[in-house]
Amino acid sequence: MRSHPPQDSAEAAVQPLAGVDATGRLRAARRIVVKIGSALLVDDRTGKTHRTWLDALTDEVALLRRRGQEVILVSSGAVAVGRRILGLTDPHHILRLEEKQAAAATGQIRLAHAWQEALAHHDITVAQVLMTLDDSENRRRYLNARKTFEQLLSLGAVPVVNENDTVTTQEIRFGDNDRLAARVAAMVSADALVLLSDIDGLYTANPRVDPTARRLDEVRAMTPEIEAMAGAAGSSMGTGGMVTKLIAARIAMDAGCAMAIAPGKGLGPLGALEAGGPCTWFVPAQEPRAARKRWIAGALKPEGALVLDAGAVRALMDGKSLLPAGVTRVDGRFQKGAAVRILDPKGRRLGVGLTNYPADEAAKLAGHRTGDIEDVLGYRGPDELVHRDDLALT
Ligand SMILES: Nc1ncnc2c1ncn2[C@@H]1O[C@H](COP(=O)(O)OP(=O)(O)O)[C@@H](O)[C@H]1O
Ligand SMILES: N[C@@H](CCC(=O)OP(=O)(O)O)C(=O)O
Repeated sequence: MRSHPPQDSAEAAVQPLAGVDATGRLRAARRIVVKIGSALLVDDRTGKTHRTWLDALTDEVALLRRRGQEVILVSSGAVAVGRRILGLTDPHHILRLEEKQAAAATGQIRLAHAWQEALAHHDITVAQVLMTLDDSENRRRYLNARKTFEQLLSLGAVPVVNENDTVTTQEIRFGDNDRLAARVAAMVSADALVLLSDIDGLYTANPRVDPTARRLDEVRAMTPEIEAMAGAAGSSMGTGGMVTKLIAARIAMDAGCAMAIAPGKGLGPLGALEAGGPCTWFVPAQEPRAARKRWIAGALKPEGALVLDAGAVRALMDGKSLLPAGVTRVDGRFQKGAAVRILDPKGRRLGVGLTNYPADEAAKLAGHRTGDIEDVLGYRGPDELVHRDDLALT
């Protein structure tokens, strides 16, 4: 999947973030997810987006892109914009779920338009991605969403993500975009996630309640002591407070992604972060690629096996993807996206990989050249049976 040339060159230029100091982290990241809370983007009184702020942020996004960095935006604000338009204006009225969903449906279209307009000044194409919790938990949908993000980024677009509020129900909705942003960051193996907030980081206690609370510059492990510091949201528009930000931090760190909670209110918040402004960085022990391989090797139960010929074994050892031509046998019943054991010609285990094809199609493709895929299956699927990013060799 990581075949896009600009990305490969960016890849070569960056170093693992764990060893980089705080001021260098954003600059060193090749793929960055930035989450923008409603309170930053939407005026509490008018329900309109803050135009100057949005323009300043998109200037920064354009700068990151010029440097060869890839950016995904996770933008809240649909409910805050939409409730005004629908006349649900009483700030003390707590919206019922269906009112929120109606507000989101109305606001999302304006929100997407605001991003589109602001990024168009830099000739950047915007792509709207609306997701549910399901999409990040069901393996097949997860892999499909991951591929869509890869495709959008490789074509130079900036995905603008929000929860698909109109179809989610109370039980299954993320309900806060902190976690959604972390799931997206993990899904695309981002190196950095920035949560732009109304607060400049994690404090030892909620600073709005405890004036002696002190901000932490860096967190390297999510301990019970750290988790105990989190309190509820401080603003009327914010939904998550620090609790959801720490859940997000755990998801990001497990995926090898560094996460910052940084103040977003001023103009140019990403530049301020890069210049060493106040924030809290959550630093993972390993980089995204290693974290993903550990997840594939350890967390998933293989549902079948692919037996390779000697040439394919050599190709995998050289870090290449597994093409159908190198497969001599397919065992088991599995779906697209399943984990399968990768075996050498003598049946010895080489590792585990996520397959791009279900068992019946993989069996039909075994031994065929990539150019034959369309003739064999009747549609044009991926060239690789297992992509190298989805292979964990032992
Ligand atoms: N330990 C803590 N450190 C910092 N802020 C905290 C803490 N506990 C609770 N909070 C509250 O969380 C708020 C940030 O959450 P929220 O308003 O949901 O943010 P946003 O809308 O910017 O995503 C802060 O303004 C603060 O009132
Ligand atoms: N999906 C919702 C956002 C929910 C949310 O997380 O809001 P916030 O705490 O302001 O980031 C919306 O667009 O209104």
